[in-house]
Amino acid sequence: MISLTIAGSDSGGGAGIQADIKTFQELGVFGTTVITALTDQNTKGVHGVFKVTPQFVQQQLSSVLEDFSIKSIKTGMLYSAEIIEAAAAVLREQKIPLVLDPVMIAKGGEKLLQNSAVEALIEQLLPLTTICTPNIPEAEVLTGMSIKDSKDMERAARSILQMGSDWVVIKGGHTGEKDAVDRVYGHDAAFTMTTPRKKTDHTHGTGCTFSAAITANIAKGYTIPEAIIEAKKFVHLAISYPLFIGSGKGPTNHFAFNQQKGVCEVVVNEA
Ligand SMILES: Nc1ncnc2c1ncn2[C@@H]1O[C@H](COP(=O)(O)OP(=O)(O)OP(=O)(O)O)[C@@H](O)[C@H]1O
Ligand SMILES: Cc1ncc(CO)c(N)n1
Repeated sequence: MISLTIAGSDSGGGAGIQADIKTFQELGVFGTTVITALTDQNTKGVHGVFKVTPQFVQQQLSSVLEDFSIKSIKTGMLYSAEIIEAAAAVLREQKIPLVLDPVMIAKGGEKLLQNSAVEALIEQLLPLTTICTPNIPEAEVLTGMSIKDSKDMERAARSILQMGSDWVVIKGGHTGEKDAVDRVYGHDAAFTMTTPRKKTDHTHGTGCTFSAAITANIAKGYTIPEAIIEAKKFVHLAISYPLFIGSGKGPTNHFAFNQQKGVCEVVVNEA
């Protein structure tokens, strides 16, 4: 099984390309990568961004796709409209399932997607997307809606389905709720996934890890709902057993899922 991530490098190893290939590896999937930007980053923040040219992003993508039988693709930090256009031009010619993690802002507040790139993301990538995984601020930017409660989350998800994604997961990492509740919507399905919210500062790269686990699970042949629920277990265990490295907001623990033999209770309810 081979998957591909199109994303930015996190020199600190907790998010971006590094989180993705660690997650793929832990789930038994061979990871290939198309790097869109290098970030000078650690647990204290993003200190610089060095972008790759759109043409070189396209070259990497073409090289990977012409040689490997890629079973699933995810996108993370895409940075600019030009990079999105270059990637979309190649992806449009494929029918490989695509997980779009609409990464916009790092936890420290630094921009990982230029404002001018949001329209390209919506127009060029969402119509090609199998599963879009926004957190609440990202869902607000994609839809122009303000999200305050679960009704707003459903409305925003339905709007993103209309933009062309087959499934939408609105992640609950940023709500004030007692539990970490993610809401999943397809055209004919809706369910919630709940785990207890952990009191921890070690949440750097949670979104990347979650979307990478979905991508790996799709490569392994899981159905879309199974791939999403199993990914929630992966990220919950990664948050539950922190590594305590770095002096800022530490990374999640990509070893935890296998160390705990995947044992994690996720409560799934119809929405
Ligand atoms: N403190 C927590 N305890 C348990 N689960 C959490 C916690 N924080 C986030 N999660 C879960 O982690 C996953 C990722 O959600 P989150 O909203 O944090 O993504 P994100 O903001 O895109 O992350 P990042 O941008 O840092 O990569 C979701 O399944 C969410 O419910
Ligand atoms: C490279 C990169 N991608 C995504 C994120 C979001 O967690 C980050 N901090 N850095």
